[in-house]
Amino acid sequence: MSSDTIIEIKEVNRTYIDEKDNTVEALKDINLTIKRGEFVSIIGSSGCGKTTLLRLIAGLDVPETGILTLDGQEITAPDPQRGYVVQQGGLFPWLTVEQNIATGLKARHVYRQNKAQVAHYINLIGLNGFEKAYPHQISGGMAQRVAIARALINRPKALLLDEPMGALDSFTRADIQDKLLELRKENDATMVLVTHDVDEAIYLSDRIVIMTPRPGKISEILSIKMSHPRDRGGSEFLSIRGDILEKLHLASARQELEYII
Ligand SMILES: Nc1ncnc2c1ncn2[C@@H]1O[C@H](COP(=O)(O)OP(=O)(O)OP(=O)(O)O)[C@@H](O)[C@H]1O
Repeated sequence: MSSDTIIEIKEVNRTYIDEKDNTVEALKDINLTIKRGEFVSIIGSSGCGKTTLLRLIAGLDVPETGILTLDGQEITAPDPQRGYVVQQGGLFPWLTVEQNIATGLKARHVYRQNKAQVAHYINLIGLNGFEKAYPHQISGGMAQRVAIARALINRPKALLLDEPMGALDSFTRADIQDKLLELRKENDATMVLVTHDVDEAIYLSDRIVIMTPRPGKISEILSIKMSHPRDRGGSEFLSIRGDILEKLHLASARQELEYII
């Protein structure tokens, strides 16, 4: 393993049995190496195994065969080294913004010596003045920023994001996307994002992993070389978008054909 590598996924397979007793190959022969500090997005149609893959990296599930490692150590259970943020961030409704962010530290019993970090992260996500607000008193976009800060306060080696902007309007989405890029610089964290949004993937990523379903496989990995900030309306951006949409379309057409045959 090169010292550049942080996450290694080797020959990973995961099947489920559905409610009709059919075997679902959620992930088949997945191989992926993620570099330290890299921003990788995973895209693909519904059911292609994106969340299954992210949950395996988080340690919330284990593969049937194959192995996943973080810095050479096998991933077998959740760990604050791998922060995990989901679509509806799962804030504790009975805790304020600052208390929610502090839970990351409290869970590791390091709150007292790191108390000042809470204010630092509130500042970083731009929620000064909302420290004492409860989740029902802030917007969905603010709540997602709190969820991201709660994961980042543990200074995770990797931040795993399962459609954290999925339920937000496009304006708030764009705002959080920029925040993520800032936080990435500040924290040096590797980020792995599951998204349905091709533009979001191009705007943020160093590489985009395209997956196809039945069985869930990696069909292609694209490197995005554009410098930041990326112009969403620029010709290079639009050309990459066209290319990805065509690949997704082709992948799903091929898969439908295999299904019929
Ligand atoms: N716990 C489970 N039990 C049975 N089948 C499951 C389970 N979890 C996932 N699956 C199946 O595995 C496949 C991959 O699911 P997964 O949620 O990883 O896909 P996804 O790409 O994240 O989908 P979406 O974009 O809709 O969230 C799907 O066919 C799904 O129905």
